[in-house]
Amino acid sequence: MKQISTFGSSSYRISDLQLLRNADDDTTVAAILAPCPIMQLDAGEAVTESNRARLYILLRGALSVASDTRTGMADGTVSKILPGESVGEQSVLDEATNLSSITALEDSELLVVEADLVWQLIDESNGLARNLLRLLSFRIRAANAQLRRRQKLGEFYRQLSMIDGLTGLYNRAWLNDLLPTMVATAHASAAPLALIMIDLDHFKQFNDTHGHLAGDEALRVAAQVLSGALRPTDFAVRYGGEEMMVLLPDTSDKVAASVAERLCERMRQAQVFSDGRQALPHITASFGVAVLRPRQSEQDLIAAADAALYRAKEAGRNQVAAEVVAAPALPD
Ligand SMILES: Nc1nc2c(ncn2[C@@H]2O[C@H](COP(=O)(O)OP(=O)(O)OP(=O)(O)O)[C@@H](O)[C@H]2O)c(=O)[nH]1
Repeated sequence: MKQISTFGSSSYRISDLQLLRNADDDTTVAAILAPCPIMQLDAGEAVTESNRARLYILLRGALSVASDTRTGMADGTVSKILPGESVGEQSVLDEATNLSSITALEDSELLVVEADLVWQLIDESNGLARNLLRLLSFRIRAANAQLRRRQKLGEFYRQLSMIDGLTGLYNRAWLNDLLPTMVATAHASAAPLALIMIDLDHFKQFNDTHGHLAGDEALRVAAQVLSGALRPTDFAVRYGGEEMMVLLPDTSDKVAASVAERLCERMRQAQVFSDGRQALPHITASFGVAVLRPRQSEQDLIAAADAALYRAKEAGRNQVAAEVVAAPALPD
């Protein structure tokens, strides 16, 4: 980067500089800018001392500005600066280090204005102050829009990470995230929360007989049975392997048991490969139903549904069992 002239001795005009367009008093502004150096940069060359709080106004060529490279927070955002546009206003106003790296994209000429001269220009020219405010407001809006886009993208990936890839049901991460809140809400509102634990029957044998891919298809079919039979306020989760779970907010034990019976019946009727390929034997599942009791934690609720599921398996599978609630002790 080498100095080739000053603004005063060059053929550039105030009207070439975006920030100074419509400056009220061109002669005063021109006098302040006159000694400012014009530097030449070859394509690919970086601005030296670009960390200093200075204003750089591009007169010819093109620059790339990579943000936040000095903090290690660079997120890959690179802006292209065209003739008339400037870089470094914010560091001048903050009296802070410029955090961006500035590089010439092609052979370029650059007007360098030191911070004290920028302040002098602001004092002398309302037009410049207005332009500066407009520019900063534009940059804030652009930064906010980018932030919103990133937040949306982040939320999208967060949601995606909570879905089981095979079945499309919510996964364990979702459960760990949401069940404590659902339990706390149910306790706070004294509304019942029911949980049905579901486990496919003899699934190892199904896999061994028909192959793992058929097993995967059976899991998908089972998941469709669950999600197709629930209210929009209910949630179906793949708890792990061939174990699934349904959460029913605002649902009593009686209603939860009848939902489980309905799911059990539909599971019996579901066909694996109903699309013309050879249909496989029907799958069945066992169901354990539990309802959140006062002062129970989410682990207690899962354990209660698990115990009921175990009893359904013990009783011969392909059926529903509800938790056994101890009767309150009779007074002496
Ligand atoms: N195809 C497939 N199989 C799975 C998947 N996850 C778990 N399994 C299989 O599910 C089977 C579960 O077997 P077990 O826990 O012995 O239970 P089961 O054979 O269903 O017997 P019961 O539950 O007692 O009726 C294992 O063979 C696992 O390999 C999966 O994502 N795809």
